Amino acid sequence: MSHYRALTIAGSDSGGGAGIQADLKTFTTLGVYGLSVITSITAQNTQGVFGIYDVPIEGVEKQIDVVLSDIGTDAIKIGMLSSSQIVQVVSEKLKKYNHIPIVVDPVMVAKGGSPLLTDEAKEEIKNSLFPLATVITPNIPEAEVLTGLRIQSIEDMKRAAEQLLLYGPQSVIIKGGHLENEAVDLFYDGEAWSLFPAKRIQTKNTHGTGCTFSSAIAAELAKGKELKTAIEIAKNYIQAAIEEADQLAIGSGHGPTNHFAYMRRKGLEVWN
Ligand SMILES: Nc1ncnc2c1ncn2[C@@H]1O[C@H](COP(=O)(O)OP(=O)(O)OP(=O)(O)O)[C@@H](O)[C@H]1O
Ligand SMILES: Cc1ncc(COP(=O)(O)O)c(N)n1
Repeated sequence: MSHYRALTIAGSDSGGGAGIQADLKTFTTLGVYGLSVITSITAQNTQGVFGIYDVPIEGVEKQIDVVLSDIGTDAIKIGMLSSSQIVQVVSEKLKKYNHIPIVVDPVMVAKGGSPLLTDEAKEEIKNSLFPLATVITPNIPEAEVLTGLRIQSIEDMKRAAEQLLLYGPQSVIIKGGHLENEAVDLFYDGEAWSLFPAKRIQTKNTHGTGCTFSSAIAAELAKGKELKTAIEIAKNYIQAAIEEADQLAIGSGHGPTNHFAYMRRKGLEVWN
């Protein structure tokens, strides 16, 4: 039997903390063979985003075609798609693959505040990409932009999730990393609500938390796990990675989370 595969369609973060690099690290740690389609190259470090260079549309299209026609994948994670043309081409290509689980992380801004997609692309994501998604994973500011609602409580998250579901995804998880107290995430599939609570960790090193969380869900779906089990594992993964983030001490700004943490908790020997 061949290995489980997961594909990330996202932007490159030269600093290695978010985007494609975070996704591939997560896939590897969770034992899944990682594939990548790069949509945009960011010149980025822990201090911020210093340049964004989109891959030409034909390049995005060609990467998807060659990877899926030869290797195939068991799950797809979608991250930064910076322009509406890129969103259009990715949605068009993926219509053929709607039997594969698709996790859509509607990445809009980097932690430091730099925009990672245009306003036009936000509409396109809602209209073309959400209807293909098994689950969408907005953070609170993203859910606010997508719904026009103000979100300050679990009740607000519930109302936003109901509205997001109307855009066509099979389910929604609103991430609570930006809430004041607990880092509680809310899942809704049109039938039942589930809360995924976690203790908030005080650290400045949270670069790439959303990318890591959504790719962990994709990795577990690739292995055939049920969606809520995949979310539970992803939540444990990101919690461990944030808890041990300060031990990495990479860069002088908002550093990355620590993927070695999950490996260590699984009994693997790692260097730090
Ligand atoms: N300080 C924290 N302590 C514990 N969990 C956190 C913290 N910050 C984020 N999380 C968790 O990490 C996951 C990602 O959430 P977050 O809201 O940070 O996503 P995001 O803003 O899209 O991330 P990013 O844009 O940095 O990639 C969620 O499960 C969230 O609850
Ligand atoms: C290429 C890329 N994709 C996604 C993010 C969001 O992650 P964060 O909000 O942690 O900066 C990023 N900064 N860069």
